Amino acid sequence: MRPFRSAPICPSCLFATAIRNIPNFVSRPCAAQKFLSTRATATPSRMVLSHDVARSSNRDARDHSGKKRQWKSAGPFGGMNQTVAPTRDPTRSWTPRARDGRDGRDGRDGRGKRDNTQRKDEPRTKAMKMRGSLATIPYGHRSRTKSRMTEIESFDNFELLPSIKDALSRDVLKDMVGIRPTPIQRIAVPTLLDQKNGRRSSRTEDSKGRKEFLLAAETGSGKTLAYLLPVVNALKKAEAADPAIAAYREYFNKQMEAMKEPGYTGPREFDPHPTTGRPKVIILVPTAELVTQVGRVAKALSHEVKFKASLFSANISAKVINASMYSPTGIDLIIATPHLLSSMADSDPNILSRVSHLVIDEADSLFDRGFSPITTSILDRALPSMKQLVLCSATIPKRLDNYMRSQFPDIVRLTTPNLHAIPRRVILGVIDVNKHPYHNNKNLACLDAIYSISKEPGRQVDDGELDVKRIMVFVNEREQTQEVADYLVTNGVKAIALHRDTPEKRQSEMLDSFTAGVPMTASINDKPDASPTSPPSRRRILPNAQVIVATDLASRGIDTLGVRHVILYDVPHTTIDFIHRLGRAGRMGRRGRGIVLAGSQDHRDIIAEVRESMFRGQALL
Ligand SMILES: Nc1ncnc2c1ncn2[C@@H]1O[C@H](COP(=O)(O)OP(=O)(O)OP(=O)(O)O)[C@@H](O)[C@H]1O
Repeated sequence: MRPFRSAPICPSCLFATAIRNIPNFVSRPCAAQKFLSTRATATPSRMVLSHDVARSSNRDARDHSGKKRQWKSAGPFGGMNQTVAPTRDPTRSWTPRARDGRDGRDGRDGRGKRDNTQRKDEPRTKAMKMRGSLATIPYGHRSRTKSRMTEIESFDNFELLPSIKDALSRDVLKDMVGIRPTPIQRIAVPTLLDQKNGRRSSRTEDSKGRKEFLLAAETGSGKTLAYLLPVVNALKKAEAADPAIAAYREYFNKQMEAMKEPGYTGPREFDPHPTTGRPKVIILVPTAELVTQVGRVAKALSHEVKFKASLFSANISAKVINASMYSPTGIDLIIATPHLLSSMADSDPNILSRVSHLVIDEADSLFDRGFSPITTSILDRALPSMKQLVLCSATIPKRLDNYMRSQFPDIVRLTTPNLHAIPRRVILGVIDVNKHPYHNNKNLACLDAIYSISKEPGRQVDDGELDVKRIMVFVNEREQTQEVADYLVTNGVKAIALHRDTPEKRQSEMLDSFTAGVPMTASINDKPDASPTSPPSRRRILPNAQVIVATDLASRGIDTLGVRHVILYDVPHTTIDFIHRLGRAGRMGRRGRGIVLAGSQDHRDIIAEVRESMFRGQALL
């Protein structure tokens, strides 16, 4: 209210102030009030997490027990046509939406007493709220989700084709014993397959029979398989039922037989397959690294399940892309970056004419301002033939949530209990860069952190060998990546900057070692490779550490199973970045450690609150 005192007050404000104590009086803010109130509150970042991801916008939606949901109607006639008085149940301490925006708690118990646990929560979220970067998720929904998840114990409970189940254990999750579906897989796979124990909503299909789904779950929780398995299942089922493909198979077999005849003089080439240049499944991801990563999983499935998957990104030559798109043997599934696919669709609109399944992975990035026009243009062109649209992300910003509510009001929201929380087995430490011996030298603090990580006891290895620690360092600006990497290399650390200009070979070599879940060893005599731009190393050599310096976008979604340590060189701008950066460690229930370098300019209150939320295992706001 402070701005009102110092600013000029218009007559309407005075009027409102004088009579605001009259019960039920509602005044509309005048222009001056509106202006001052927008000035007084911090402008929220455009990357603000949604606090209501699990809530569907479908007005006919039903809750998990099948009852039609009650919707509160605002407006002058909102109270009409109600059969139950809209009074609060005094025995309930939880309300569907929080008045204070916190976890659905109204702050008082059934007898009207203030809840002490909530009072303890208050300071926890203050700085995060001031920044407007994180919000809460209804915890009531999470517990219901949990109970539904316990029904599914193994991949055998999914109504997947036997070949897909075989491929899972033989190729995709090989070398893993006793694998069980993860929470998001337990929720999403049956629902996308339209299984009986999947989540159903009364109005999930539109008039064209299209279904829309949102898969939202914490980082490293197996979202890729959660959408890939049902999509490939649908692809194979549709293929089996497609008369054009059956006719082609018959023609192909006949032609093969004819060509084996000794006196055959006819054509030696085959007619193109019905799917040539017209794939049925498209998976969009924001970066070339993710194309490779998701492509690896799809290819592993394709050997056993028999479908043709192709990868399109800037790292792959146009010749190879054209050859696989127009291969006479056809194409089933494409994993691509939006820019590349869009430019291909511009030159050949038929590419998007047969798409039945479109998956938009890292949906918050792909619907953010940079990508949004391209992503939506692909979406619009694929809509006529589309049967399933799947949006997938570990973080749902309010902007994406609002977009979904307006464009896909019937989207089925599949969320896990730990959405927007940092994996529980990740701990966060802080280094005060202001203090001795760093004196605000972040490079020195970062180097020191890497040295102390390298000294931590590692796995048992042979004589003459060292257990290698793979460390990710995150900076806020792209330009800093090379600068920090050069400093580390100069000081004897094997480091590489991950950005657009990094030589592709070096980048993929380093990424491969970070994404491998198996332990890495190095010889005691190993020396770090100097990057071409960096001066030669002149100090101690650190053979048992490998470092990638990256920004958030470069590392999004990368499955860095081998990483246990993440250094946040800069305090992330938003809690969304906190989630993605710390999410590179502690994947699939592994242990992980984050270290924040807190300088004089950084918001320590945010760091403290993130640590507190992590300690409590709660979602960030
Ligand atoms: N049921 C399972 N059991 C064990 N490991 C699994 C299972 N499902 C997937 N994985 C493995 O877990 C790792 C993480 O999976 P994935 O990359 O799909 O996570 P994600 O949820 O997409 O993460 P992010 O949000 O960071 O992109 C992968 O290496 C994958 O092979």
